[in-house]
Amino acid sequence: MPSAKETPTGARSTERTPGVHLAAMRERAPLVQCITNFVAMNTAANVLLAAGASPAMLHAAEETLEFTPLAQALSINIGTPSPHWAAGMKAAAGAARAAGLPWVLDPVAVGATSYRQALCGDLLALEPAVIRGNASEILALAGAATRGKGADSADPVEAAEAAARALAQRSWAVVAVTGPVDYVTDGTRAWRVHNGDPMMPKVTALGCSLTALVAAFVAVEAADRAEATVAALACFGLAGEIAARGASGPGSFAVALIDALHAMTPEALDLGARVEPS
Ligand SMILES: Nc1ncnc2c1ncn2[C@@H]1O[C@H](COP(=O)(O)OP(=O)(O)OP(=O)(O)O)[C@@H](O)[C@H]1O
Ligand SMILES: Cc1ncsc1CCO
Ligand SMILES: [Mg+2]
Repeated sequence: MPSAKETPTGARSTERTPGVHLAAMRERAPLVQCITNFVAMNTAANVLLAAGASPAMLHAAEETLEFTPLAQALSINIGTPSPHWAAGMKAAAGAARAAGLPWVLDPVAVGATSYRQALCGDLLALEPAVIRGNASEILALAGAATRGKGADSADPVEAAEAAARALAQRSWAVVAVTGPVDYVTDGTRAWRVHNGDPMMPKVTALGCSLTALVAAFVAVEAADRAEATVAALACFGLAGEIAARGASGPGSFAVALIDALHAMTPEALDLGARVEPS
């Protein structure tokens, strides 16, 4: 990372910059299967296309065993769950695991209902490579107390850091907690990503779309998925900063964010990424 020349232990970093990860993702244009909610489906597909990946929104268990092994990564967001969709999520995660594909879990509002908790419990057993949620969601998924009730966070990111580390150690997944400053950990190492803009939580489904973008970045980075996750968060947050400069409100901001992702270059990302080891 450009602003992280030292590892948390002080050793010289051999990390690849966020721009290198973006270039690798663009080069491969990974096919990312997304099972996401009704709110996010269009935005998530456009975010992936703008960034340089190839989205496919498939959710039926009846076809996922055939399709998932053809993808390079899978993103599962439980935002608007129902039994048929839940069956598709479990079948797809199982197919990804069997095929050795990384998959990313977005546990939307997991603390809100026992149905969501049970679904996330089943999905966690299928070994996601990355878990991305807001602070309330990561707290709830880790079994800690949270003030969150719906899809929006009611807890600060810092309050979820210990839960994120514990969840990462328990699940072997990289855990990303997003908010004003994002926190990423693999249970041993950790980073803070300072990119982003306060307009981002004013547009629905941006977190859901970020989860799909994380899947695109980890699709092409088997060796260090935490580093790829950090790169995806920096890229998305920086695009938000650029978009905010010309936006007059959440509506024009949402459009400008897609444009900023499309225009993002590896060089601009390396200049603008604000990442620090924690
Ligand atoms: N106050 C803020 N300032 C700057 N960036 C923010 C802020 N809040 C969120 N973000 C950024 O917005 C993006 C989405 O994160 P957020 O935590 O809002 O997801 P979420 O709650 O899951 O969203 P949703 O469920 O609506 O999709 C991340 O890139 C994050 O860094
Ligand atoms: C608002 C909302 N409700 C269920 S999913 C979703 C999108 C943001 O998580
Ligand atoms: Mg969310």
